[in-house]
Amino acid sequence: MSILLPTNLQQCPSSSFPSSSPLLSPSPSTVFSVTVPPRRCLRLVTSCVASVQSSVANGSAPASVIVERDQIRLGLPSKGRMAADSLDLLKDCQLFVKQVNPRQYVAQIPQLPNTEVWFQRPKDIVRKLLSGDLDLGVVGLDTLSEYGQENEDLIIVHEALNFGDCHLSIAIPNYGIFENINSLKELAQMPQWSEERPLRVATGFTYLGPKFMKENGIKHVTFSTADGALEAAPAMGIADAILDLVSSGTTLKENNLKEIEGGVVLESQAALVASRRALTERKGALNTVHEILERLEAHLKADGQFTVVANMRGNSAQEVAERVLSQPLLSGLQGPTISPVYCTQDGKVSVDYYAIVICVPKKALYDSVKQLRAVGGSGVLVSPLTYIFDEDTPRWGQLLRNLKQ
Ligand SMILES: Nc1ncnc2c1ncn2[C@@H]1O[C@H](COP(=O)(O)OP(=O)(O)OP(=O)(O)O)[C@@H](O)[C@H]1O
Ligand SMILES: O=P(O)(O)OC[C@H]1O[C@H](OP(=O)(O)OP(=O)(O)O)[C@H](O)[C@@H]1O
Ligand SMILES: [Mg+2]
Repeated sequence: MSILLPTNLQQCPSSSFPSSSPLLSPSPSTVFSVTVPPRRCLRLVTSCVASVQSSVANGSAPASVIVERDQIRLGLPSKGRMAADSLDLLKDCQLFVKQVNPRQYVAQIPQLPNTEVWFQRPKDIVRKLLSGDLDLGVVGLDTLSEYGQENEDLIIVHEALNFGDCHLSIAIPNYGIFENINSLKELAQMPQWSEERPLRVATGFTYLGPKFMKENGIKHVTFSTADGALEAAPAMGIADAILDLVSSGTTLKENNLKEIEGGVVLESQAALVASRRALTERKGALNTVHEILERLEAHLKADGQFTVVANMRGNSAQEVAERVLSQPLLSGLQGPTISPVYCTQDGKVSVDYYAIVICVPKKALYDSVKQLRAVGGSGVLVSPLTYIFDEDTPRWGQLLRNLKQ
């Protein structure tokens, strides 16, 4: 998004982002100061913003009535980190997004004939959910919190899609006056910060940043924003600290920055989000979300598990079951499936072995195999699981309860 701010906004002396409007954020190229504001100044800024709202709506003015249309709209990230992973996840759920060309911003999912996919930048997905231009969307929880600003129309349908993992965290230099500072508390208590010389934080999270500082009682703080490469700001002398996303931690390390205890604002990964209004008022939206959710839950549950099959000598299924269940990792989803293995010897059919089938968490595979061997398991076969469809989908029940509130 690029919005040119009128000069009167850029000249607001000590300013804050409007506390409740995701409709307008500053031009990405504009670096300016934001502080947890005195009341008078907030009013000043709000009036600056009001003067541009009439000309820049960003497609997200909350509509008062729901606009009729036949198709349910699902927003997916158009590019960046989340784009390919979103498509891959849907593919793993047998939902194939037919996008003829990456520059085409609308696509179909043949398995969901009443649904169309719209590719948008993550922050615009949130804005368009709020405006009613999208019904469902896949975004990071960080983007949802920053641009959704706790709006009650936004419902998280699935909060853990298993990609886009990162956290939003404060980082400070690991040298100079910060060398021995290791927690938010210590940072806040540094004698350097005062009303005249506040702690300067560079961030792209201009809603969550001031909110977090306020919640943590940090008064003397100002914020500046930039498009990216925020990790350079402390070394350039522009900021004392940064508030940015971290996943591997490499960027912080390479720029001599460190995270501090108590400095994590939120943990994030990709989530499926819906507009409450769409789910309650748009025909077909609830059915679509139910189907997507069932597929997601079945796939994501299976994704963390292996099927393990082993043979075990024994006198009866009961006796084998007791041996298997004596091991903590071998209880499977509901319990092990144990079936007789029929062998012929001298023309006679007998049962000397039993086959055990269990699901084990991927992380516990090797320990499970060791436990199986310890109780006499042999010929262990391991294969990936594709789907686990439970009797019901727990998040579906949660969603229905949430919609009734
Ligand atoms: N290391 C990371 N850094 C930034 N984002 C990450 C990281 N790991 C996962 N993510 C997720 O990816 C999202 C960022 O994706 P991307 O960079 O494509 O978008 P963006 O920078 O927010 O959008 P735009 O380029 O339109 O401003 C984040 O909101 C977060 O949910
Ligand atoms: O912990 P890491 O794995 O190093 O990842 C964190 C970095 O990745 C993101 O930047 P991005 O690559 O989007 O570049 P940008 O800062 O220019 O937006 C984020 O803003 C951090 O700078
Ligand atoms: Mg980016």
